[in-house]
Amino acid sequence: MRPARAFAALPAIKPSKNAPNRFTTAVDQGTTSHCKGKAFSSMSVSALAAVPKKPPVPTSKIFFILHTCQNAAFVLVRIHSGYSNAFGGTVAEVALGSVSLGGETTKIIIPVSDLEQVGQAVGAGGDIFEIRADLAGALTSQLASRLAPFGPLLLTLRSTAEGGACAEGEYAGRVRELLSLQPQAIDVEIARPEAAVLIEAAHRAGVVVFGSFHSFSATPPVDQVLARLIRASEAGADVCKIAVMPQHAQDVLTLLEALARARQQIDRPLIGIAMGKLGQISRLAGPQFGNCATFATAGPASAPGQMDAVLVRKVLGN
Ligand SMILES: O=C1C[C@@](O)(C(=O)O)C[C@@H](O)[C@@H]1O
Repeated sequence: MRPARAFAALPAIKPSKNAPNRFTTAVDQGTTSHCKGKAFSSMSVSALAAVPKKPPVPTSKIFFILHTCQNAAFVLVRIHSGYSNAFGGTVAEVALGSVSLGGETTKIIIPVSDLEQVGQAVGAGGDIFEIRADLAGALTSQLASRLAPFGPLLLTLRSTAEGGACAEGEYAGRVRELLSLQPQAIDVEIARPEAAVLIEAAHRAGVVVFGSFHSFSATPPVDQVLARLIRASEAGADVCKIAVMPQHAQDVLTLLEALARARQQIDRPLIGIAMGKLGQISRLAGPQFGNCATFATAGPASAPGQMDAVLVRKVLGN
């Protein structure tokens, strides 16, 4: 069993060691001036003066050549730095107590919805425990106090519209109640009209927000998956999450492609899941594809395709 962790009160968002795009900018600038230097040194005044019989090269032509050289080098370096940056956008790490999301390892989140599951979840060594409040109902606060000594808590209320058991009209009020349990993190469904006020309320309470989207019927096209993650980040979510249901292998690739592209555009930790057996590979994709965490089971699964937490940890090598 992994050692128990203290229950830290407030989460904090740590600035990244590497600021976004700084690498690209530095390389671009470096090469641009390198190109400029080379061009000027190969065009000395004496060299031009050594051919007096030819008509002098017009200044505008010289500038045109210099400009072309500079642009060509600039484009080459953009291509080169694109390779270097593949899957390598930088992320501002988010701390849930002592657990940091967005670094080099994918953290394991174990969903729990009844008291019997507590021992299993702790024994399996989850990094974070998710209490599915829509399934746990009145047991939620008891579960929170039992699990709190063993790791940070993510409280989630999944609405019926997104595959859970919480009635639409109760969603906002119950999310506010969950905040009073002082978890490290809370899930907010970004598609809900109350999302903005709930995110603000969570931040005021010092709680990290997982902004989420779920589709249990299909996988939207790449651009739409990407747009949803961007929308979560623009809405102020600290961690942006999407779970889709693949119908065939291409849908799993769609999810992974969107995730890899999101990694280039969003400077926050991401979670992308293709649910069901078909999508299981996405749950093991790890930080290389931008996944900061994966949901895995100790006892009953909270969504199709979740795998055993101990097995997942072995595969991820955490
Ligand atoms: O958002 C998610 C992801 C999830 O749906 C999954 O597919 O593992 C499981 C849910 O409990 C959790 O809230």
